[in-house]
Amino acid sequence: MTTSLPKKLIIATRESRLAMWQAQHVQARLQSLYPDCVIELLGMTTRGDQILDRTLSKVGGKGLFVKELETAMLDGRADMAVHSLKDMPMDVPEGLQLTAVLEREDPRDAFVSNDFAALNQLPAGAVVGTSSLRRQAALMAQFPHLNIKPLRGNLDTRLRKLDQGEYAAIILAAAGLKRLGLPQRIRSYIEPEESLPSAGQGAMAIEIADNNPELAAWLAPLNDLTTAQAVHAERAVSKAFGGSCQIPLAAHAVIDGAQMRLRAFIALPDGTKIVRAEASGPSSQGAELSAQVVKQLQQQDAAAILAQCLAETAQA
Ligand SMILES: NCc1[nH]cc(CCC(=O)O)c1CC(=O)O
Repeated sequence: MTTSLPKKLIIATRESRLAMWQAQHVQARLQSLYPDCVIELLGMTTRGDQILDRTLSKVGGKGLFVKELETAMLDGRADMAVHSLKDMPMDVPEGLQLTAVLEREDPRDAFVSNDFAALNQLPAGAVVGTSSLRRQAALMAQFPHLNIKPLRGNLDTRLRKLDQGEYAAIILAAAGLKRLGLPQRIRSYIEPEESLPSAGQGAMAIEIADNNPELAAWLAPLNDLTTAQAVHAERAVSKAFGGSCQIPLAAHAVIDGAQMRLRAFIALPDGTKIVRAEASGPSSQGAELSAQVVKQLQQQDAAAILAQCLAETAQA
């Protein structure tokens, strides 16, 4: 390394408690690696945080949570942004790159309720909150008697809506609850067999300008190779189908030793059709495994499901 680290680094972040926790985590990790550098947070409100009355799939999806942060980097107001990888569009805009992917937290979905212990305890007609089409499809396929209702807002808002009695239960990512020190809100974990996680769930990524290889090298120690391999394979599957949250799509890789097992599904939002695919092999061959999974999904007419999903969102 020939260049020295800048004296100051600014991390752009959303201002939700989870986003702040994640940015502070990166700040602390960098501070201990580089004690002489001043590392500051730049909190920002994104369109995704402002629009709370419509489901994400209807207002434009993932990009809503990241655009303001990306503009800050392109304008030179921030050096990097910390994101939940799950919220990152599959195509990173021109001029930017995802650099480090941090070690993954629990990738599972969590069942959260004040009155019930698990999904299979819910009575017919019970109102379950989630705005994720993926969670909705997985739930409706197994528990068609449940009444799935939209649930938006940051984690605290969603928990408050549960506590106010609007829902019998809600489904959240376990990772967010654990990071915020709320693991006691998790009544049970929903295993991948029941609700396969979405690409990148539980992982955080750092985004920087793509003309800054020095900064990328300084951030490289934060990259967790196993997580990076898993999430790259997952995101490749998602990307092959447009990578939006307007379709119920799951892609989840588990790495054990040097072996990766990659699973995915694509579904109709009401869960009446779910096609699944799976591939296993060396974890260094993630691109090949995701190509196999994509091919298996295509052979089961994923294109027709995709077309039907997009037609439904266009109508809604
Ligand atoms: N879509 C919002 C979002 N983005 C990241 C997380 C949780 C943390 C993670 O998956 O890394 C959540 C909340 C949720 O899905 O319950």
